[in-house]
Amino acid sequence: MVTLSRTPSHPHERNPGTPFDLSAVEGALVNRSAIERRAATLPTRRTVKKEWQAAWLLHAITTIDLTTLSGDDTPGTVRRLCAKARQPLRPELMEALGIAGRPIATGAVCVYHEMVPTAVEALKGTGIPVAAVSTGFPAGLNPHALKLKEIEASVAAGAAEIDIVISRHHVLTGNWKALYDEVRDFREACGPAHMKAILAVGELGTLKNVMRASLVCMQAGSDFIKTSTGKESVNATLQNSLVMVRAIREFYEQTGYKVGFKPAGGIRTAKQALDWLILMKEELGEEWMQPHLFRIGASALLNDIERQLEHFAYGRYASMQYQPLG
Ligand SMILES: O=C[C@H](O)COP(=O)(O)O
Repeated sequence: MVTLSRTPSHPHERNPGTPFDLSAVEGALVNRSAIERRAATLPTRRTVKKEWQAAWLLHAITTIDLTTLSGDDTPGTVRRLCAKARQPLRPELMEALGIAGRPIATGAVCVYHEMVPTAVEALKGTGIPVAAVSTGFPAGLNPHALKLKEIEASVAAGAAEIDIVISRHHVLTGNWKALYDEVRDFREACGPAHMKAILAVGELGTLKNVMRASLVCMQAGSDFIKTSTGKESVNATLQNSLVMVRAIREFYEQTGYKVGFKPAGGIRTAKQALDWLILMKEELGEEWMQPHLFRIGASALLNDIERQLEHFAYGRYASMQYQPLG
């Protein structure tokens, strides 16, 4: 597992007086049909089979922000999730895969603020960070001052990563400066915690808006940009992800700073996890496949990865009694 450490190299921290570069945002363009074509062919760019597939799936586990964001979450369900994060695969399966004793854990556990202390306690000593969704997740329509307090409370409770949601209306009205100011305030409130900015791409209207919002959030100091809350009707797709990783590449070329990427929402199958790993490898290179720069936000993905690894190890799927519920 990787504990993200903040470096002071983000342009926003090196030069706190750096003005907001509106022209870089407004000048950003998206060629929609080229994005559609590329996204459609990405899954076929590489064949990841057998041992390679098993190795990629084991790697995918280390990038999962294992998530529960339900109204009926209880300390009990959060503790069970944390146990799964600490030991994502059954010992017999690890043995059958020839990796008995190898440390493997998910990238983080992601919960609502209320569940942060439970998760922090359950993960004590493991190095697995707790991520808290914040700022009026999922709609992001709470008063600004309350959002800042919510971030501060989660950091004080031990969350090392904060997943903020942006105000979609700033994007839909083209008020880029307001978005920049909002995200900068969030970044400041996060203090030592890593900040992931959730764009809720399914509510931004156009891919051009997705590109522009990505650039604004990165200028304002986001450590990661994340597609979705998982609650919108359209969540992570290869198309909107491609636009975001290209924004990350552009920002890196301009500033030398590496911002991470987190697709989230609706990623439930091992095959999808492989598609997103291929996207990262093809567009940004191997370093961006690592958990310090890549996370998959998912509540159910781990179940299918385990299932596929069982098939690899035993040549058949495990009987239902061994399948995790839910
Ligand atoms: O941030 C993570 C998402 O809320 C998870 O969405 P999901 O339940 O569709 O996997």
